[in-house]
Amino acid sequence: MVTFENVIKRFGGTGNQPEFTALDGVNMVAPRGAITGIIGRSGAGKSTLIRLVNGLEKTTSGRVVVDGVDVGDLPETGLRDLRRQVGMIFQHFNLLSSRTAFDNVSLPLEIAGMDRKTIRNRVAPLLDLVGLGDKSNRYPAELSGGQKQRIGIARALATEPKLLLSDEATSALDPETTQSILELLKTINRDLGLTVLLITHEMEVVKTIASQVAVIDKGKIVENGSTFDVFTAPKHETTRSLLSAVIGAKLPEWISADLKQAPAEGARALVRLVFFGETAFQPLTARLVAEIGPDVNILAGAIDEIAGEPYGSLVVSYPADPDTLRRAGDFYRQTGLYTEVLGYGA
Ligand SMILES: Nc1ncnc2c1ncn2[C@@H]1O[C@H](COP(=O)(O)OP(=O)(O)OP(=O)(O)O)[C@@H](O)[C@H]1O
Repeated sequence: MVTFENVIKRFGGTGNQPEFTALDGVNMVAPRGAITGIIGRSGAGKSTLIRLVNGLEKTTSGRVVVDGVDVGDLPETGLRDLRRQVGMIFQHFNLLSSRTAFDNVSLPLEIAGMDRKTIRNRVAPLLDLVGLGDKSNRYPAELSGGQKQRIGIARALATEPKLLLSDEATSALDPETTQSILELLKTINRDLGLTVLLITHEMEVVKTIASQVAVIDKGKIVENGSTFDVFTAPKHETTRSLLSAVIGAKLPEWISADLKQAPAEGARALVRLVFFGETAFQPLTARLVAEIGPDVNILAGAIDEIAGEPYGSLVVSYPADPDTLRRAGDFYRQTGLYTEVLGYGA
């Protein structure tokens, strides 16, 4: 388990360097055995947060606690032990080009002073686990991006860590390869019981594998909880905007460009509805028309999965007159549907 307690991290503030607050009072928990995603835009503070976990950075104030150990309290020898228990994978894989796949995976074990036989017995099954048992003598230049990341994952697992940190591990990969690496991370999490803390700017990654999510914006956690809850009922503007691309709420440009915050005479309300389970889809559209009136248009929609649970999203429009809005409001209250008024259009 990883706990962040009132973590503040400032850079600069010495000489002529201006002070900059990269993390501003972060409180969150990454539960043991879970995959927790931390998502935010570029510069939000994700890398800083993850670097505090393996002691590459120190907090300005507050604590980062890994399995009961305050990372900030550890002397250099303690940090070395901690880093053996914390594996890390990177966006650009960070493999040594002069070493074969086998020798890249064995490196942390050589550094730990293990003998060659023990190393061989440890590395071969790891290469099998990541599906590259037949590539052990290949150099990184001879491997695809996805294969390089598999080697990166095997290397991260070599010291049998309890925690795996993933820093944008799929950001340099195409969508198909991303999916296969995410599947591998899921398998490792399940089969080895490894706690995973991953940072990403891609909602799709969190949606696919993380059971918990924290949204970070300008150094603050603005929203966190189970991925399903946060994604189906986002409360913060940053979450909503990061989400719009992945949950079927993205409107065609010609509609979104003309959206107004308040209804003009004769305008239509554009509303996003969220519902759970595929079966809700059909009766919902019929009931919408029955309850709100016949002039309901469906503008966008999708049925998808979040952290393995089915979920649907529908963007509808209807006249923004007081009568229709009241009927719609009553209907949403009765059904408990999550709704979000996106704006008003012609
Ligand atoms: N060593 C440093 N000195 C000064 N400022 C820093 C340092 N490291 C990070 N920062 C600043 O802290 C902020 C957060 O950086 P961080 O790398 O954690 O963001 P991020 O969310 O990981 O972004 P990205 O997705 O672009 O990597 C940025 O504004 C960055 O410029």
